[in-house]
Amino acid sequence: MSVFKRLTPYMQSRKILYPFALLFSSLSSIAGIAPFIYVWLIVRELFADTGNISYDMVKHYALMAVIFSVISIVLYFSALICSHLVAFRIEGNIRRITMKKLLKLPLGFFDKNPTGRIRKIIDDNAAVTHTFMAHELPDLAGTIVVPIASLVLLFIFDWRLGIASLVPIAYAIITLGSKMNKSKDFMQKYMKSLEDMNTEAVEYVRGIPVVKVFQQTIFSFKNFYKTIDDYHQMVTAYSSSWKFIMCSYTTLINGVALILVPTTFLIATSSGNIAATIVDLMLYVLVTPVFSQCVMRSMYLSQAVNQAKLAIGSIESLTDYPELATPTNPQEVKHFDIEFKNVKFTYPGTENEVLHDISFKIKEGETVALVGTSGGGKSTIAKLVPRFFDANDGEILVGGAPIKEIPQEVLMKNTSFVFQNTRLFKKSILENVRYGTPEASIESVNKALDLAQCREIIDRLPEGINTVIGSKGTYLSGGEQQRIVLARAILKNAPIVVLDEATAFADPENESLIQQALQTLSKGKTVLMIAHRLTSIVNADQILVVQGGRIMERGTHKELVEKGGVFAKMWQDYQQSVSWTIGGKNV
Ligand SMILES: Nc1ncnc2c1ncn2[C@@H]1O[C@H](COP(=O)(O)OP(=O)(O)OP(=O)(O)O)[C@@H](O)[C@H]1O
Repeated sequence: MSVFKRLTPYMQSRKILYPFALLFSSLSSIAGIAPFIYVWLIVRELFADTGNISYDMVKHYALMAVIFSVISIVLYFSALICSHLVAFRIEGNIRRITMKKLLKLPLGFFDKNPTGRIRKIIDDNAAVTHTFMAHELPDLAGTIVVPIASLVLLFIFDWRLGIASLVPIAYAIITLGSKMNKSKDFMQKYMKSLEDMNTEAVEYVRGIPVVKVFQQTIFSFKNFYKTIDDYHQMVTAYSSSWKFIMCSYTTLINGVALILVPTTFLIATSSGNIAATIVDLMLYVLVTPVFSQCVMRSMYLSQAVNQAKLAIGSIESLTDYPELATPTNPQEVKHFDIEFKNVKFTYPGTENEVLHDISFKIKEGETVALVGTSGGGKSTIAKLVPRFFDANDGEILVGGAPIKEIPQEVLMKNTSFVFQNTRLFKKSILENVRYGTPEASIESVNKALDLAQCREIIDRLPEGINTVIGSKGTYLSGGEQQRIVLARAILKNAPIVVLDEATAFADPENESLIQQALQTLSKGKTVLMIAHRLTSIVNADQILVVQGGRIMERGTHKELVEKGGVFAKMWQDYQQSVSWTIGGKNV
């Protein structure tokens, strides 16, 4: 489908303006040729061998040249106004529609697509479509109309000079056209290469502290270096392949007189009318460059069309991304048990199943802890409860209802999540804590902050709970941020709590405060938690040992230790690690 057609739905009522933009642009281009003809008429009047120069005619031609120039400019501005009105509507709609879509996408989409990438998809591509629709497409109309008009003109006066003036253009069409055809996929490779370089650049900046700490050199970033090198190689090879074609074409275009002058000489000597033929030559010298430039521009425009195609393709990859299935038979949540029944799961776009036949049940008010080796599938299990993704097979039930049949807002209202990468907004602490519960009173926010052991953080901040995080040098440590996030969850007071590595950032002092906050948050709730510090789950109602996407063991802490299996070994290792000493001191 053409880019234009794919962009039409974003134009809405302004669609009607676009034909006008094309019409005005074409008329402007035609009017733009007229001044050249009038200049040529002036030359003819002055130099033709009639012996009778009419200065009134010269003035008239000059005036007409000015009038047509003004008409051309006015028409071009009108075309730009129309195309801009359409382009702004498209750009605005792309941003609006994609933003709306983001709200409907499964949370798992954001796991795979970091904010920088999403911003690039929306911002950069919306800007590309704007430039294309506002500037490049109207110009395309001109670049089609002008060559046709000039061609007619060039052949009307003298077909022999017409043919001579077309030599460079014919060369351009044949060589540039076939070259463009061959390099069709270059733009795609170019954009991909830019994207790779951007991604690696972000990794590079992120990794600088690690490089410094381990005293590595910049060459540690082989991938970044490689993407720059690949980009360099590709662009250099591409530019070099154009060298000969562009040099010869530019020489021919600028040296069109080298072809026209001998042709004129031949015509003049055979016709005997030297003065008239030389005056005709002037028209060709004036009009041929206009024609050639248009052909040249249309070549560049084909690249713009490719770029616009890629931009709209990238936007469509977002707008077409499958949304979470909405309930076909919405069900109420009657209680807050969570149950996994033979759940299997493979991440979208991958082939390896990461969860195989997972089944367990958490009764309302109980705590189930997930432990196990890294990469075993604990976070994936936790992410399926709030529907970051939907299971491929099996069923997940909350309060007896399949989660796919629970309206998303009901599921969200009844569940709090504290994940390891939960972010705080660059807003005041009050707004951050009140985020999920905007109607909460300041008193209840303060109470939640107290319960989450945040009072000493608030007391130290210049404007208390109204302090904007990240402003005026107000930065919070990872553990402190975790406590604010916990205050948000405590205030929300949802009956189901999902915790993933809630103490991952914490130092010992923060950890004990976080543990107290967690106890408050979990009291009386149905809790699914992942904790790497095994002491924090000693009292869990059930511990599931997850390895290789399967539940290897299950039971209470006491049962599992007595069983002497995987968990007992983990517990033993954990206890040893916490009792390590250096020089007789506990660490
Ligand atoms: N977004 C993703 N896309 C594809 N595969 C993923 C994604 N996230 C995780 N995985 C894969 O799924 C498997 C389980 O990962 P998961 O994060 O659930 O393990 P985990 O037990 O929580 O590990 P850790 O304790 O290190 O956080 C791993 O093999 C991981 O590589």
